[in-house]
Amino acid sequence: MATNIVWHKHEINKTTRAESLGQKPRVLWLTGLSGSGKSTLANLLEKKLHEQGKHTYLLDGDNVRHGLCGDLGFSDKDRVENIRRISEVAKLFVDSGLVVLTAFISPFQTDRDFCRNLLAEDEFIEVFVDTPLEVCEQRDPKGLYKKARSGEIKHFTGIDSAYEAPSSPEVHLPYQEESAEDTAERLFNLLTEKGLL
Ligand SMILES: Nc1ncnc2c1ncn2[C@@H]1O[C@H](COP(=O)(O)OS(=O)(=O)O)[C@@H](OP(=O)(O)O)[C@H]1O
Ligand SMILES: Nc1ncnc2c1ncn2[C@@H]1O[C@H](COP(=O)(O)OP(=O)(O)O)[C@@H](O)[C@H]1O
Repeated sequence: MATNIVWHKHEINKTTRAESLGQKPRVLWLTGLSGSGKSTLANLLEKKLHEQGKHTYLLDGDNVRHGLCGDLGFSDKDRVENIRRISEVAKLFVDSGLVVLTAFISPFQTDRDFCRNLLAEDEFIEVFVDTPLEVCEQRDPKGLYKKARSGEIKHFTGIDSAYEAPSSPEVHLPYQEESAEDTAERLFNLLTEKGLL
């Protein structure tokens, strides 16, 4: 733990940066099982926001685990540390004025709340991509459920590692059999109706 450190207050801050970008910075935090559609939907949503002239950044589970969190595995302890680091990065990006999208399983409510509590009240938008395990397992885009069922992968979310569904997300996206583009449109409309974009 570092001691004797003092916070510097800079004249160019979140407010001035957000004003010059002409947008309200925030985090759209997608949570759900592996294969629920987080990455696909976050990517499509970011494209829509980009087309609207929004300045965005997408933090994605697999990508972040190649670098910033490359030293972490999938024990509960490592998942907590994974989400802690990502939350701090998301906070910095919000401070820089961006609309941040995140696509992490983020299985624990306390960790999602950790990020919520780092930010101002209306800056954290929890989106529950509520795709049932059976559908995720059927999709199995990376073949990981098959490996988890055969015991090749241990501590796999939904199989032998817990997933705590959000208790009161800002947006609940229930599963419907439709294309990813249609689901992204549904998500975009829900966020718009609720005045969250
Ligand atoms: N044991 C285990 N459990 C869950 N997921 C696993 C595991 N091993 C590897 N993977 C792959 O890692 C991706 C999840 O990383 P996350 O950083 O989102 O996980 S977490 O939020 O820390 O729980 C996850 O990506 P998504 O499928 O995009 O969710 C998997 O591809
Ligand atoms: N309606 C839908 N919404 C999102 N993904 C869908 C949908 N229908 C099929 N898929 C497919 O399901 C898979 C979801 O994988 P992915 O986006 O990587 O999920 P996650 O990031 O949650 O693990 C992709 O292969 C995607 O094409």
